[in-house]
Amino acid sequence: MNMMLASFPVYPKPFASVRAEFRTQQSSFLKFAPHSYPLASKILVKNLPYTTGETTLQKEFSNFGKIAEEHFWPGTLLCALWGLLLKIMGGIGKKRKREKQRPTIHPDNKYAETPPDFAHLASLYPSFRRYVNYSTHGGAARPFLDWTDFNATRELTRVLLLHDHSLHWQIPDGHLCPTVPNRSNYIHWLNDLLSSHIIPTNLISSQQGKVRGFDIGTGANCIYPLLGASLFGWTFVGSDVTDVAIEWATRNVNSNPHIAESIEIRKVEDNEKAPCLEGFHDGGTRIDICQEEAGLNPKTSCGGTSKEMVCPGGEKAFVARIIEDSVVLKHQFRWFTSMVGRKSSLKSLVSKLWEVGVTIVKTTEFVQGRTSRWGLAWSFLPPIQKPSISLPQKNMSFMLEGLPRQHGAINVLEAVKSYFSMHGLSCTLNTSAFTVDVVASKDECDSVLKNHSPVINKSISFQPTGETSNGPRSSDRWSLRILVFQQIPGTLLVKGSLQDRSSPLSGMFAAIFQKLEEALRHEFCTKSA
Ligand SMILES: C[S@@+](CC[C@H](N)C(=O)[O-])C[C@H]1O[C@@H](n2cnc3c(N)ncnc32)[C@H](O)[C@@H]1O
Repeated sequence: MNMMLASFPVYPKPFASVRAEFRTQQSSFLKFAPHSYPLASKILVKNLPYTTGETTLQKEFSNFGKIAEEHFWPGTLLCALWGLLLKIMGGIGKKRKREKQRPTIHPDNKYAETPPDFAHLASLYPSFRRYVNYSTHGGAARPFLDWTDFNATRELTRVLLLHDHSLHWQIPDGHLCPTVPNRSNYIHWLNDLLSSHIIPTNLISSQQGKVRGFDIGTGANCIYPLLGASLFGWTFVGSDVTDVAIEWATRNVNSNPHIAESIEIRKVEDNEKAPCLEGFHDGGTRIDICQEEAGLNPKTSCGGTSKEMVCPGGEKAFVARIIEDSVVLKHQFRWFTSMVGRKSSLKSLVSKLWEVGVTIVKTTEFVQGRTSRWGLAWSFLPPIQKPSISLPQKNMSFMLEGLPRQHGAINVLEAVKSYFSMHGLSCTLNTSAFTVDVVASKDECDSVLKNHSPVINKSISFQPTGETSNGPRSSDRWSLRILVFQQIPGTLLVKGSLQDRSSPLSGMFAAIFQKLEEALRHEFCTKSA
């Protein structure tokens, strides 16, 4: 293990801002999982449809996961009775459909088929017995836990780790208590990414077949190294900034001699003042974030100190810093991963990733109960050419709402044309088809992406249908069609379609389309507000 570490650079300073680091050696793999969650790569979902078939116990168990996740990442119309009823029924129908379609647990997860049997665990572990209650609802006595009791959830995690994984584990009062099924899901997802060989294993020099993970922000619970080492035999460095996390993580490692050699716990400096990236600041103060993301839900029972739960700048800033760090370490790791609590953050982060030059981005959704979280994985290494996996998104869209009536689709199309023309891109406006066709070279795309000020230059005059402005066309050009539709007065849909997804520049599409969205919102929505 020391030899492996020696092959790593000394971490540059920004790395201290990273919370959870993960590296494999078979390839290189990074994981940032401040608070992770079940998920399955989209590819795997395709191959292996997950089934749920929930029993009462499973429901309760998934509720446990939900409570845990909520703890970290936070989120009228008067109508006729008949309409309301239809709505409710529609909602139920949709929910059922959603429940059926959405994957809930990784198929390799120990609890995929059989949820924990509380009664059985209570019979085996007297310390757990006191937390198991029985409801006589519907005849048979059903065991259940009081999820609002921290001691009960902590004891459940303890006995599950012991019973199902032969792991001895403990955490101090009030510290974040992980749920075993959802942390296992994350670990299985990491394993899926590694086994998929999307990024070839020979691109990172390593000891053959060995996986080395860096868990940034391993916490007192040290859950990822413990599970990764025991389930897959991976080796880890688990880092943290607090003394208490280091002390308890070390204790948890040493309590498990069979894997203790595989895990090194390392204290790192807290680089709390690391600046948030421009455009990724949530605009909140530290206090806002405390309230937002660590605000304690009285229903929760999974503990968590402010050090464990709070990141200045919110999750977008946190993951954006990780992305910056990953640029520095791009050739040392096969994969970088992180958990994202909000879909809106995911969108910006994916754009950010393409901007910094990643070669692949994988996202996936983790569903537990009614809560969704997203897994984000990226790499800078060349992926094996599998177009169906690595091609970027072809279509993107957004709505412009609340526009004054005098601003119709043509005005927005003109603004689109002005925006791209301003950066030297070649644009063709077709007023009868309500489209602007845009063609760009790499330099022109870079010019769009580097422009921080979302201002549309009105001095560029409107050109009639079919007329093309600007620019030589090079062979590595990228082309995009923008369509604008009026939905209702004051609301326009702007849609972007990538014309050739195999172009080497097509990875920039998402980032450029997002820049356009910012510019149009700035031009039309702030003025109308
Ligand atoms: C939410 S806890 C996660 C614990 C565990 N990984 C889990 O999923 O349950 C986040 C941990 O990250 C640590 N942390 C915060 N900033 C860090 C940094 N810059 N580098 C390493 N660890 C950090 C905190 O002290 C805390 O223990």
